Amino acid sequence: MTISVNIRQVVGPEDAARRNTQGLRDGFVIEELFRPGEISLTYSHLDRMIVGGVSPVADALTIDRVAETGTDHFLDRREVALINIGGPGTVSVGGTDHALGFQEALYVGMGGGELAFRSTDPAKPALFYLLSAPAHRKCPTVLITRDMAKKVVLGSAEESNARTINQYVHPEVCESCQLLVGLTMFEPGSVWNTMPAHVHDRRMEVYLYFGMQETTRIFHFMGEPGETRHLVLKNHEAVLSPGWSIHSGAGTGRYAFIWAMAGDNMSFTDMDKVPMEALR
Ligand SMILES: O=C[C@H](O)[C@@H](O)CC(=O)C(=O)O
Ligand SMILES: [Zn+2]
Repeated sequence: MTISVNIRQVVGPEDAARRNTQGLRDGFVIEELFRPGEISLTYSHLDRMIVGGVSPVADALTIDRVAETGTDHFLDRREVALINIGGPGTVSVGGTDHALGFQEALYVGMGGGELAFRSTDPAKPALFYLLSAPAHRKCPTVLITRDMAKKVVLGSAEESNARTINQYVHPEVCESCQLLVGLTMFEPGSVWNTMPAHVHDRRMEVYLYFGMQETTRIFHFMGEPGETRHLVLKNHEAVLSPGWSIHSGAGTGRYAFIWAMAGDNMSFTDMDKVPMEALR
């Protein structure tokens, strides 16, 4: 089977606070996103975001119909963003090819048709990270290069969080219905993301950690600000963040991450900052 779909029901804050490590992982962590020759989708009931990994090797992989959406074609009522974090590859949208290099993204609007994924060189497979949310109108398909992403420089070396947020799917770069997607990169030695922490109840968020050594670990913090928990994540693991949860992490070594949101608005700066004194 080349395509698998996992359903994730919603976990509320009281339930999350009582879960042990495995229970928290079952609710929020997405493991083994990139299996060679396979498409792995997680359908989260948080804003119905679908989070996926597509790893073509010698043969093309296609997404046309996903039974769980209940539509004839995957993109009939959905939009999708794809970021390649592997070797060079091609995404064909309704028969039109788009070449995607490392850290290049493709936004595909509602009604885009069948998606076909290929690796240019099976010895250096492409790794397509996929995010899809329900859409209400058709926006144009856009290839987003690293240069096109809007850059926001944040943090400082003193606070170990000097980083650049690259906004790929953002109203100033590319139209979309719900999706906001970007990639955060760090200055050497800076390991903290998203601290001071924030919440945004009107948008869910999902992080994919990547660019890590085999033994590097992220200590990712989640939970209500007064009831935090941590998850230990390795390279290529993703974590779902409900609107009530903080989403912040520190790495034991170099890493980058892709964040993506869906929900009521697309205002990146609309977040409720959590005062340090409120964290427990
Ligand atoms: O709502 C916004 C998201 O949590 C991320 O963009 C935060 C982030 O990339 C960072 O601070 O490093
Ligand atoms: Zn956030």
